[in-house]
Amino acid sequence: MTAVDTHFQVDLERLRRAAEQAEPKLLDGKRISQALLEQVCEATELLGERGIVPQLNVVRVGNDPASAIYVRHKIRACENVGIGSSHIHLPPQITQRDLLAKLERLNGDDAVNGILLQLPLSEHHNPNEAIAAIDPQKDVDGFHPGNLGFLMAGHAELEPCTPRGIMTMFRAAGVDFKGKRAVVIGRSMIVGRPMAQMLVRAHATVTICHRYTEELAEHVRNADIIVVATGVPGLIKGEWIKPGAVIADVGMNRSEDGKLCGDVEFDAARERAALITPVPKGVGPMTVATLMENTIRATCAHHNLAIRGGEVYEDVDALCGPLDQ
Ligand SMILES: NC(=O)C1=CN([C@@H]2O[C@H](COP(=O)(O)OP(=O)(O)OC[C@H]3O[C@@H](n4cnc5c(N)ncnc54)[C@H](OP(=O)(O)O)[C@@H]3O)[C@@H](O)[C@H]2O)C=CC1
Ligand SMILES: Nc1nc(=O)c2c([nH]1)NC[C@@H]1CN(c3ccc(C(=O)N[C@@H](CCC(=O)O)C(=O)O)cc3)C=[N+]21
Repeated sequence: MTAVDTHFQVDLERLRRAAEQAEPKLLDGKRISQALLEQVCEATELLGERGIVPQLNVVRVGNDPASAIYVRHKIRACENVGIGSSHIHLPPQITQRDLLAKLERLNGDDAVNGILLQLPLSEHHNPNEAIAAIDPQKDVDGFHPGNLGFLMAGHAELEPCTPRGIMTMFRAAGVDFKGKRAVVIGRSMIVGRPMAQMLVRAHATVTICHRYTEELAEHVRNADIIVVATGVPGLIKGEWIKPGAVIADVGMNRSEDGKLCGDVEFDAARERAALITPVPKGVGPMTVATLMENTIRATCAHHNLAIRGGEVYEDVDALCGPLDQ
C-alpha cells in the first residue's frame, strides 16, 4: 500500500469490504479496525509458528484517568490479537532520570518489541527527551524524532498511529486524495503535523490550522478532506462543511454526563458530508488497531521477516520495491 509496508503489508481489499458494510455516510472506524485486527491476528499466528510472540510494553506515568482508560484499551487489544503485553505504571513523582533508566532497560530487553510511553507525563518531565530515549526500532507510537524525520522523508517504518489509522480508514473507504484540498485543524506532534505529512504524500493540497488561524470557517468551507484534532467540542460547525466532504474527527471530549463527543457538530456535519467518523467508534479504535499493526511491523523488522498475503518471507531486502506513495 505504501513505502512503509516493507515488513507487514495489510490487505486493503479486505478493509474495503468492511468499509462497505457501514451505515450511510459513516466512516466506521470500529468495523474497519476489526478487519485490520483480524489481519494482525493472522500475523501473530504466522509468527507463533516460528516461536515468535510479539511483545508490547506500555509505560504509564501518574494517574491521569483518561490515560488509564486508553491503556486498558491497548492492553485488551493485545490480548485479543495474541500480542504479549506488559504495563509498567510509574508514580507521578518519578524523576526524569529514573524514567529514562526504565526506558533504557526496555530498549535493552530483547523480548520487548514495542515500547509505548503513554502521554501526558507529569509536569516536571521533559516528554521530548523521554521519547527520544526510546529505541526508534521499538517506537511503535512513531514519535521518535528519527521516525518523524523518516516520515517527512517518505519512508518511515513506524508512523504515528492516529494519523496512519486515519489514512487506512480513508483508503478503505476509497477516498481520493490527488489534488484535493485537505485541511488539518491542530498541529500537535502526535496527530496534526504527521497527518498533514501523510496527506501531502498522498498528493492532497494541505493547509494546517491552529489557534491563531484567521478565518478558520473559510478554510473549512473550501476543504474536500477535513481532519480535526483540537479537543474543542463543537469547534467545527455543520454549516461550514462543503457538500461531499470527508471528515475525520479525532477529538475525544467527555461531557458532564460522561458522554464522549468530538470536535465537529456531528449531526449537522453528517447532513452535508459524504463521510464522517463518529465519536466514539471512529478514529479511536483505528488508533489502537494501528498500534497493533505497528507492533507486528517492529517484531518482523527485529527478526528480519516480512508478512505479505498470508506468507512469511525471510529475504526482506529482495522484497523492497521502489518507493511509492
Ligand atoms: N481518537 C484518538 O485516537 C486520539 C484522540 N486524541 C484527541 O484529539 C484531540 C487533540 O489531541 P492532540 O493533538 O494531542 O492535542 P493538543 O492539545 O496537543 O493540540 C491541539 C491542537 O489544536 C489547536 N487548537 C486548539 N484550540 C483551537 C481553536 N480554537 N482553533 C483552532 N485550533 C485550535 C492547538 O493550536 P495551537 O498549536 O495554536 O495551540 C493545537 O495545535 C484531543 O481531544 C485528544 O484527546 C488525541 C490522540 C488520539
Ligand atoms: N503515547 C501515546 N500514544 C497515543 O496513541 C496516545 C497517547 N500517548 N495519549 C493520549 C492519546 C489518545 N489516544 C486514544 C486512543 C484510543 C482511543 C479510543 O479507543 N477511543 C474510543 C473510546 C474510548 C472511551 O471509551 O473512552 C473510541 O473512540 O471509540 C482514544 C484516544 C491515544 N493517545
